[in-house]
Amino acid sequence: MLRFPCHIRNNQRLHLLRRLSLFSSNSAFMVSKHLLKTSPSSFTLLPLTLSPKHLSTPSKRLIPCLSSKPIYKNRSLSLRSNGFSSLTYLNVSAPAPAPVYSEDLEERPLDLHSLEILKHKLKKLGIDISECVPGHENRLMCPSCNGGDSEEISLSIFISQDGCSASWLCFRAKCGWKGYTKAFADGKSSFESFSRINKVKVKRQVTVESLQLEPLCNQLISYFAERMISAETLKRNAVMQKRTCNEIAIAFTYWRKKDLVNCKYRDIDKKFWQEKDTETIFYGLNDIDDASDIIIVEGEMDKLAMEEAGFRNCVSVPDGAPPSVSQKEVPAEEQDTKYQYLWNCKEYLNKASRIILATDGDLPGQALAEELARRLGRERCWRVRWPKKNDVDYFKDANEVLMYLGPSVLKDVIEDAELYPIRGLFNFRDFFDEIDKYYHRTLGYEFGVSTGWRALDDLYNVVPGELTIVTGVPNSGKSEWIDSLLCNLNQSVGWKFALCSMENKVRDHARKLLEKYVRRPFFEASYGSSVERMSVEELEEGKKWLSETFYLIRCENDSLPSIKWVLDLARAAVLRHGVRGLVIDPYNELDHQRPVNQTETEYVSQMLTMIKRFAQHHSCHVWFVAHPRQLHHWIGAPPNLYDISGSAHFINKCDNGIVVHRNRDPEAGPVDQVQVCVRKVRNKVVGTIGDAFLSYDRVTGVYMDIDEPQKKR
Ligand SMILES: Nc1ncnc2c1ncn2[C@@H]1O[C@H](COP(=O)(O)OP(=O)(O)OP(=O)(O)O)[C@@H](O)[C@H]1O
Repeated sequence: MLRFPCHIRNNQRLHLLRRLSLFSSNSAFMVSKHLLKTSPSSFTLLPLTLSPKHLSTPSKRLIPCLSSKPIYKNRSLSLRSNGFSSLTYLNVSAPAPAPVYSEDLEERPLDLHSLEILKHKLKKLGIDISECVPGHENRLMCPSCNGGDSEEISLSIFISQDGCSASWLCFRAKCGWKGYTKAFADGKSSFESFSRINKVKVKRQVTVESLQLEPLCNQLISYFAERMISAETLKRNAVMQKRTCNEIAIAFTYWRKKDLVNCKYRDIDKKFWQEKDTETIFYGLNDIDDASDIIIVEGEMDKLAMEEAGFRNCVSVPDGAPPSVSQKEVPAEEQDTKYQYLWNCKEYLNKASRIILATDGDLPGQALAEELARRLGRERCWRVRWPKKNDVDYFKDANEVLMYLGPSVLKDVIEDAELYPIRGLFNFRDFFDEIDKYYHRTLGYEFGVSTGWRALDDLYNVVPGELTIVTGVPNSGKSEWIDSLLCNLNQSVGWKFALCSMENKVRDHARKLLEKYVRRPFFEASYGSSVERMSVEELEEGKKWLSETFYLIRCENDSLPSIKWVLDLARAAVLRHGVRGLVIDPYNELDHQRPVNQTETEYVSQMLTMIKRFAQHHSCHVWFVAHPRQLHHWIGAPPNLYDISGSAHFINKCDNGIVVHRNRDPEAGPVDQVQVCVRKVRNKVVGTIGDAFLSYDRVTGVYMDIDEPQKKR
């Protein structure tokens, strides 16, 4: 049925009707679905092809060819005015009728003062007409329904050519908000407040008789039998039929106590429609009265299937599943239009201590389960796992399981329901896959990567995602040792690294790394002893290696980098270049501005948490160099990890703690000997505390096992 804005005068209506009847003969169904609603005050024009069934309900059968294309948010569309959606928009090939609003209105000049007042009035209703064009149909987001799940731009608004009045209508069947106002209306203007407009509509009372429902015929009983639903179950659930012309549709009756509340129809082609203006409630509501365990399914057939498996305490949602989980907060009860059935049935649900969500296994089914769980409370929800159909697919819903595997398997599925996951609350079971891979060592690096020095193999191995704090007195060789370690790791497992080494000039750092790689001094200088300096060819090869292996994080001005800045760039290096390790050297060269009320201890704790999160999230090992505080009475022994300046959190929070120390007293032992003190290893699988001794080759900066002869690359 077609409905016109009530402000259109009768002669205009007739004018419009003439044009529409012309138009409808060509394209009776090419109008938006909102135009199918009935209204006692409206003129009606029934397409001859409509059956009585179409009159009783906003049938989905009509909708596909009528529904408008989604229009995306924040677009105000000005469409040619023809009283309903523009022809261009609907892609109709029939000739466009002339504008339906009468000429005298169209010819009145725009009154800017009236338009301003109108704009102000409409703004109060949430309608912003600043971009609308008078004399045309405009589309806006409906402030009443916000375009529903699809966020369709569904409010059609027409502002008269003179800017003195506006009428609007939301095309969405579930909203249908309409109104009319004038800039200078008297006290009885049709201008209504938003809250009044949003008020709950009076629901239609229906009975079996008024809907002309009949007992199921044998043909339909056989249809259900094929789906393993017995006549007894059909009878108990008052499944009926309705005749419309030559068709018979299944009628699923929705009851609350003894009252018929709604009726949903399904034809043989699996098309659904339901009685309009009725209350939406769960299907099978009476069956969960006083039940402490409730099963919720996604369709009436599944509810009936559950009964065949022995579960009467089951209800079906009335409206199917949403395409995806909404990103928005759960709306307030009265605004939660799509899930009104939950609120309408809340006294039944409140009593339940366990709610099993047995929605379909597809994505909309899962989205429905999530939307239900969000509203019902995840803590009392359970979910089912539908059995496998073959190696790839799963059975979709209760009725499929009943048909193909039988009632006892369906019963098992429900009995094996598992707790609905709550974000942040886990069971080891959730990790069994990963635990198995860990056991079979298929995750990779379960024992860490060897440092390349035998002396350290039992003490320290490098695990992706861990944080190693490296300390030692100044000049002990911390940076040199880390660089040497990176070279070893690159050579053994091909890892790449991000370097944030604030104390090194780029060219110096390149020199040190190249010397380790080429194993020759960069210069011909005294430190090079008699070893020949690297050739130009070796330099070139080394440069290629440098550029393929390292990414530099450096502040291009003189400012100190903050830890967040460093980690953001490191993240980019992980994502863009696949780096597996990050060196931050040293802590005291970072910008440590902190809020006045934060202690250094709190600051260090927070900073280390950020670094660890980065490491874990990106499976990237982080070496973080921190200096010990000033040791006033230092007698040459390796410092302690608790001596690190700033906070005890360095040792508390790290996964591994290493002190690099070297002997500087020739009388106490060889001066090229370096002591790598492993002071903390959190993961016993990859190491333990203890000391390893390496020798340092001053010419190339390479560290070696003591008994190892000078290696050639
Ligand atoms: N075992 C060693 N024997 C002789 N010289 C060494 C030894 N280890 C490191 N060096 C030298 O000490 C200097 C400083 O090394 P490195 O920069 O690695 O020390 P560091 O502990 O990081 O120093 P800082 O704390 O000042 O940053 C380098 O010139 C390096 O060649």
